[in-house]
Amino acid sequence: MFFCTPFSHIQLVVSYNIFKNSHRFTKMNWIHFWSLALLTNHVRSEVASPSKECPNGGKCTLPIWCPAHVYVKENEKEYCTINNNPRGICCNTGNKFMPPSPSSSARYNPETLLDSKTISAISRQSADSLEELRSNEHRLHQFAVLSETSPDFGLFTNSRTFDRAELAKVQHLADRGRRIALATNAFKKRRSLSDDQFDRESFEIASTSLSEDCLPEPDCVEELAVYRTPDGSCNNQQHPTWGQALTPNTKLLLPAYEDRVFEARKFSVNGQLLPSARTVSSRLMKNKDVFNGNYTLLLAQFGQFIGHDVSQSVDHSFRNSSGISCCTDSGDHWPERLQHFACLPIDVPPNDGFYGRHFGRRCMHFMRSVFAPDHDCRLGYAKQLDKVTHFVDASGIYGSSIEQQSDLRTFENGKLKVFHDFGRKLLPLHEDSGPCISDRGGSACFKSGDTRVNSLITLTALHTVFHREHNRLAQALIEINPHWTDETVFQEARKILIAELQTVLYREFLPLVIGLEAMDLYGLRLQEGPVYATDYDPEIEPSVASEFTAGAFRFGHSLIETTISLSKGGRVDQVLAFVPETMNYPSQMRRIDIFDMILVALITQPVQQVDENFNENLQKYVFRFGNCFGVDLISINIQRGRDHGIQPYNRYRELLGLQKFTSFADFGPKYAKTLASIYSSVDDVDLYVGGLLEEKAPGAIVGRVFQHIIADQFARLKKGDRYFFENHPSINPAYFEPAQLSEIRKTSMARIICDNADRLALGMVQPEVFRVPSPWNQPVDCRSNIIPSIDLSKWKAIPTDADYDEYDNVVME
Ligand code: HEM
Ligand SMILES: [Ca+2]
Repeated sequence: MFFCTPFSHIQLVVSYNIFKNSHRFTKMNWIHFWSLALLTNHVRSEVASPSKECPNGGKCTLPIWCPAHVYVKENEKEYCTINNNPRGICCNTGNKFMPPSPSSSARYNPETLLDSKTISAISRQSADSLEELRSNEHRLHQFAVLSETSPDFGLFTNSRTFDRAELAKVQHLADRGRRIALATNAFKKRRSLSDDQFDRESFEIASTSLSEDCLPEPDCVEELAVYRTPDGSCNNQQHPTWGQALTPNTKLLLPAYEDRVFEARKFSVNGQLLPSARTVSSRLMKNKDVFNGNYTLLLAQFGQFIGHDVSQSVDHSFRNSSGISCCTDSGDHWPERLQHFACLPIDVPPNDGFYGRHFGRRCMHFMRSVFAPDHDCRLGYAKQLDKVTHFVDASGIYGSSIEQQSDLRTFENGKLKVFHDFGRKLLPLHEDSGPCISDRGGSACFKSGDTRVNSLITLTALHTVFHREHNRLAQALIEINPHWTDETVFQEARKILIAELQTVLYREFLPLVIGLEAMDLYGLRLQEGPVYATDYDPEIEPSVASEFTAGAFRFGHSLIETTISLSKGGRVDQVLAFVPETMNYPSQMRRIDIFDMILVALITQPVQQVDENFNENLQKYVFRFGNCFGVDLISINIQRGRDHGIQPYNRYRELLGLQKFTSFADFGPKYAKTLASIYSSVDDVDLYVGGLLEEKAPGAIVGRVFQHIIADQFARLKKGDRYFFENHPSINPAYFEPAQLSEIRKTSMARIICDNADRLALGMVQPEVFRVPSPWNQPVDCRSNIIPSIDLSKWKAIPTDADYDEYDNVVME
């Protein structure tokens, strides 16, 4: 027990937790734009003919796939119908989100102005600027190192790279991204480009010396492309870096960077400073637990697992991997000259009810995400690096590089390494305790495909489920095909596991989050039986958007209940305050019955509503571990949005073809007054904030704006993934046979949990595990066949080339 004096009520909170614990266009450029426009072709064919839909030409697309329309005057927009939904827009505008210029003579075309003199000048300037930043960083290394016992270090751990070689790779790419951003800035200044000119134009650098900083092209070897590559490269044959690990997040709208190039959003549309992210969080968000009685905590846990599969932003760090502190130890701002260039600390007002008044803090640590060079070799605004493969490919289990994958494999019988803990198979242990807090005996620190595996014990449990599922599949496959090599077993088991994950995501999880209407509007439903899908489109850019990962998909933080009741034989055995007491401290996984008990809690405890109410722990104690206070995750989310240059909420209403809000009252009477006292304009409200306050869309647990951003993302991740499990053999080299497809479609999260639990404290599950048990969803015995299993005998022997011809005869819908 520790004391957080002199603040007695805090002490109460702390001891309460312990008590509980002790019981137990470019840039989403025109290619992207047209690709998305093309994507809707098949949707369109189901509705009226194109000419009827868009009399003046153009394609009828969902508004989010036609970002340029936000620049078209309202009375000039043409709306059309998609899938019987009057939400479509006739799209005939293109480059860089912008409508075509009224006359070509008015066009400013600086591309031709990129002469060698300009190039060498901006190249030198950016190299010098980076050098200066580096030497400044070097100086800070003397004193601005994050203390390893601070909550801020816990936050840093979430994005940290532990492997030295990998760190060098990340830093190398981050440097390239930064140099291009600096060169862009230098160019914009040198040419005195207005913001509009900058936004409209495209500055090719492929044939210049600056191209050294462009994204390296992967080496795609067709023979090796039978299965997905570990890093997601070569998925798209024309654009082999699309979706690859260590490539940038895309943007749905031109970013709201203060300088249009890379500076975080800082000012209101009225020119004043935006309210501090902490002010927004503390004044608007409430510590209240409002439950959604229909869905289980697994919805949140699976959501986080998927979020991690597709995205991991990386905070800047020192070269040697230690963390950079953006506030002094006592919680003040550094004087400007001592602040790291990538620090974006959050102001804590003196009257802040928690951090301010009780702990005297005025500064909340926040480090910006590193940039990555873009796919197209051009000058342009900065995009943030995504460290993992963008595709939904179980990278959380297998890693996002060949090195990581090899490190996780046994190379025997296709299995992944495990840690045998007195007869129970857990995730393998990490070589050192780096990613974990390990100041107690019996501690454990696990290794998986994702470095965040230890961050939350329920997440560790879900990783363990899928990890065991891989080995279960591998075991079954080798029994059916004893002659298969380790490599074949590994790849086939991985392929099945990814298919299962995609099935659970698109069939069970997404409909509950975004509702069936959006599933249909975006063509997200899976096929049934032995039928192949037909919607792969190589022009679709799958990359994860900043708006998704630093905004909409963090809706999950509002779902979280931070205490879980562990029951045995129907009785509560222990109450686990899993946030923040088990963050980066997963040692309890070693308790014999805890894995099952966590799974039971996940499939029985309800989630909370997505709204302005957050569990208190998430706003005060994240990564606290032994400290009196932790991180406010909500402030961090808001600041992350500004860091990534995400536009304010209202711009996304516009993008989606919804009415823009004209006053705070449009958010509803409940929020209008508070919002007006925080923001100076309705056009300033951050995407994350507006999205949470929104009225829920019919059948969805999120509002319209989040619903569309999430639907768009999963549509692009499905239709832009050549290896998506249900793609036809003519598209997908790792296709399934029709009979295998039918089996895959029997997948359920319930069966996956049943098959991989220890079956010590879990013997029954309800068929729909994302919904709470009910008379219509009654728990059944895992041993019964009520919850179907996949018949792996359909995997006997690999199909040969001769079999291939047969697929042409398979009926395609
Ligand atoms: C108690 C549970 C959770 C905790 C403590 C937690 C904590 C965090 C933290 C510390 C970050 C990094 C924040 C930053 O530096 O910007 C983060 C990012 C994120 N979280 Fe959560 N999270 C939780 C649950 C969830 C859930 C349920 C979801 C979704 C359903 C989710 C989705 C995300 C996403 C998409 C990101 C961004 C990842 C990236 O691109 O780097 N999280 N979370
Ligand atoms: Ca992935």
